[in-house]
Amino acid sequence: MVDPRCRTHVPGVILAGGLSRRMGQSKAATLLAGKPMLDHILARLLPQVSALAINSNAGLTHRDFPTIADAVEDHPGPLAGIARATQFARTVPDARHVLTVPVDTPFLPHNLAAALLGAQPGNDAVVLACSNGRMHPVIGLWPVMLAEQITHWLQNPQNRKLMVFLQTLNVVSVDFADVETAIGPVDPFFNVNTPDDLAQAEHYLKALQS
Ligand SMILES: Nc1nc2c(ncn2[C@@H]2O[C@H](COP(=O)(O)OP(=O)(O)OP(=O)(O)O)[C@@H](O)[C@H]2O)c(=O)[nH]1
Repeated sequence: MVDPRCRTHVPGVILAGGLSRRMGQSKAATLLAGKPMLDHILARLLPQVSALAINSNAGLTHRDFPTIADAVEDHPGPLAGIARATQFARTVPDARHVLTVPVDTPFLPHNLAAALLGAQPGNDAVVLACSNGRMHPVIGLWPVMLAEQITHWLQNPQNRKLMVFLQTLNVVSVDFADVETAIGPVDPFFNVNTPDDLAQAEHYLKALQS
């Protein structure tokens, strides 16, 4: 049985390195129930990880956590953030994997890290979260030993699609159930990309709290 609020030995990185074009403003700074979305993710993730960093390319800084920018300059996509996450994890003693989560999924499970680790990944396996039959390629455990491989892969501008890279790896997935709320089930990886999604998330948050 997994402790629902379990701190693990895995470091985590919040991926906030995208352009937030559909939101029209930084998703990290976008207010959800009066609080920046970054704070919602921090509140969910921090109790689960051994160390934490924020991947951002917008000059974001944080009082308590290091911020790390992509090594590649032209916003090649989330794989660049995952590359930085594996590099960050190499600075954490004994880390074999790093957990990545996007800044726009405010209902992340409290047992995300523990449940992914429950798949007992070897040093070479990627463990991705799955809900409602959909795999979430930016929510998962990445082996630290992939750092060089990802960096090398990104050097070729044709090679930037995360899904294509994943096809070259040993990938395991872990299913997560919907969260039951007063208004019905909510996907724990509900993604806030647009102002409409934000309104929906406000609605879900109220239902979760009621
Ligand atoms: N480091 C890094 N992360 C990225 C990049 N593009 C997207 N991401 C991250 O990947 C996750 C999924 O990104 P999307 O929602 O597809 O893209 P986005 O830039 O956030 O939003 P849109 O511009 O509206 O597509 C988010 O956590 C983003 O911050 C990038 O070029 N570099």
